[in-house]
Amino acid sequence: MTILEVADVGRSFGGLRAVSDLSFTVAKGEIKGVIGPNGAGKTTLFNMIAGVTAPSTGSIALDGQRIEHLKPYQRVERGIARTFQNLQIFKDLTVLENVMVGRHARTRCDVLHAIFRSPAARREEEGIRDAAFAQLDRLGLAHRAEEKAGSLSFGECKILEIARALAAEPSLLLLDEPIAGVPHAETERVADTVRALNAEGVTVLLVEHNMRMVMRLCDSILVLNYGRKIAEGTAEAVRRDPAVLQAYLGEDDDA
Ligand SMILES: Nc1ncnc2c1ncn2[C@@H]1O[C@H](COP(=O)(O)OP(=O)(O)OP(=O)(O)O)[C@@H](O)[C@H]1O
Repeated sequence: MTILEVADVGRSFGGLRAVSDLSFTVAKGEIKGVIGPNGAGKTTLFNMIAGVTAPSTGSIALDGQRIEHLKPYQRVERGIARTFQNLQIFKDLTVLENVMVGRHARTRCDVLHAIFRSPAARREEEGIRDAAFAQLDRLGLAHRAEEKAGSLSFGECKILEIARALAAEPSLLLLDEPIAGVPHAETERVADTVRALNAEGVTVLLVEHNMRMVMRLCDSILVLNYGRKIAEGTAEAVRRDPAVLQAYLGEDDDA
């Protein structure tokens, strides 16, 4: 079953075609990776799925419903949550509060309720706290909940970002370079986190430069170059694809 369908999507910036005529699907329950050399269009694609960048052409559907016209928060409501390439952690807030920020995407009370601390708002706040704590527990960070996020290691910050995205209860989780910058000693922990979530039924679409990790983690891989799809398939198939080998000639693999 398809959860995400990207059909003939393109995006230009001035005269530059960052993504061209791109079509692919993400199946429910899979971990799909997007790779490609620098400037291949990976971030632009991610931003179009998350709603930060509008496609110039084509359509994007989640569970069969077109979403390319929706704002980012509306896509979160529909079930898409994301992490960012550069950490978006509030270091002076606690670990728990960082996750609560993500949970607010799913709440009902408006600002007036929150300001006047109405019973409904208080009940909701408790619900947010409990739900956020549950996500930390799920990812093995519950024991750090009350510490300042600034005290976490880099790998733990990456996991915290994933917890925050999960707080919105997504059906599709977009991970923008979840391993990038993580010290070697912590990469397995982050990868195990992604595997465990996927085993619980979360579909994952990730962009990642660490080729070895992509190959080990993903059920299928989409390869972009100059904004176009040059290959798609299992790690085994993609690894041997002549077009992929050609695209990566001279590229540094930081795996
Ligand atoms: N806002 C923008 N304005 C102009 N050009 C842009 C913009 N965003 C991306 N581009 C260009 O579009 C192309 C694709 O960029 P994109 O960032 O999507 O690639 P990428 O595969 O994510 O690269 P990297 O691996 O280096 O992050 C590049 O040539 C880039 O310079």
